[in-house]
Amino acid sequence: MNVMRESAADIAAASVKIAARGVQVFYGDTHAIKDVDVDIADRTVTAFIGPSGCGKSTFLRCLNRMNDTIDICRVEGRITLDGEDIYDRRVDPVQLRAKVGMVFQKPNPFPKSIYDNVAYGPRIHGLTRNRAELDEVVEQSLRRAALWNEVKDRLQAPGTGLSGGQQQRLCIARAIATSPEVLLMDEPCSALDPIATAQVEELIDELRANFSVVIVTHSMQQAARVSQNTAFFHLGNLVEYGQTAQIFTTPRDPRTESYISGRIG
Ligand SMILES: Nc1ncnc2c1ncn2[C@@H]1O[C@H](COP(=O)(O)OP(=O)(O)OP(=O)(O)O)[C@@H](O)[C@H]1O
Repeated sequence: MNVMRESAADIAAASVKIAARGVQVFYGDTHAIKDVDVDIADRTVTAFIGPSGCGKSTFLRCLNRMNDTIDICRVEGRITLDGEDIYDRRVDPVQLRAKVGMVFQKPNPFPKSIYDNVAYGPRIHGLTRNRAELDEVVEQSLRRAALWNEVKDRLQAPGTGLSGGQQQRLCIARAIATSPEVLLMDEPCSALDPIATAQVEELIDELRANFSVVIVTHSMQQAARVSQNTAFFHLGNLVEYGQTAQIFTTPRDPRTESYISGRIG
C-alpha cells in the first residue's frame, strides 16, 4: 500500500484534476469499489486496467456521477474536480457531465443528423448565441475528433449511417462540443476494427493537449500505447497506480505482475 501511495504522490506532483479519497461503491450488497484513493492528473491520459468485474467501469462512472442513474448503486467517499466536491448537493449532475464528458463502449449516436448530434450539447446548455457560433462549434468539434474531412459534405445525413469507427469519432465530437475538461472513455475501441482503433488512439493522444482523459481498457497494449499513467484494479481494490512504463516494466505488486504477464484475468 505504501508503495502505491508513493507512486500516487509522484502523480500528484503534476497538476491534479480529479482527486478521489476513500471511495466505496455498493450495488445493493455487492461491494464493488473498496476504499479507493486516486489523483487523476490534468492533460494526461490515465488508463484503468484489471480483470473483468474488478470495478473499472464502476469507478469511472463515479467520476461524472453516472452511477446516480443506477437505483441500487450507492457511492461513498469524496471526489473533487479542481478541488470542488462533485457530490455536493448544489452540483447539478447534468452540468457536471458537460464538464466531465463520457464516451461509451458501443458508439451510440442519436438518431439525428451528424450536425445535430454534435450540436446537441451546446444547444441544451445554451453555449452559443446564434447559428454561426453553433456552426463553428460543430466544425471545430468534428475537426478535433478527426472526422471533419469525412463528413463536411454531408452534415445533414444521419449519424447512424456512418461506419462504426466514424460513429465513435462522432460520439467523441459530441462529447467535446461542450468543451469538457475531462473525457471519460469506457472501452471506446472495443467495437472497432484495428484501423478505426488506431485512429481513435491517435485522437486520444491529441486530445490530451486540452483534456484530462481517463480510459478503461481490456487491452494492455492499448493502455501502454495511449496512457501516461495506469491504475490496476483487482476485486474492487486499486492495487497499484503509477506511470504506465513503470507499471508494465517493473510492477511493484505481485497481483499486477500476474495480470500483466497473463496469469490472472
Ligand atoms: N448495474 C449493476 N448492478 C449490479 N451490480 C453491478 C452493476 N454494474 C456492475 N456491477 C457489479 O460490480 C462489480 C464491478 O463491475 P464493473 O462493471 O465495474 O467491472 P469492470 O472491471 O468494468 O468489468 P468489465 O471489464 O467486465 O467491464 C461486478 O461485481 C459487477 O457484477
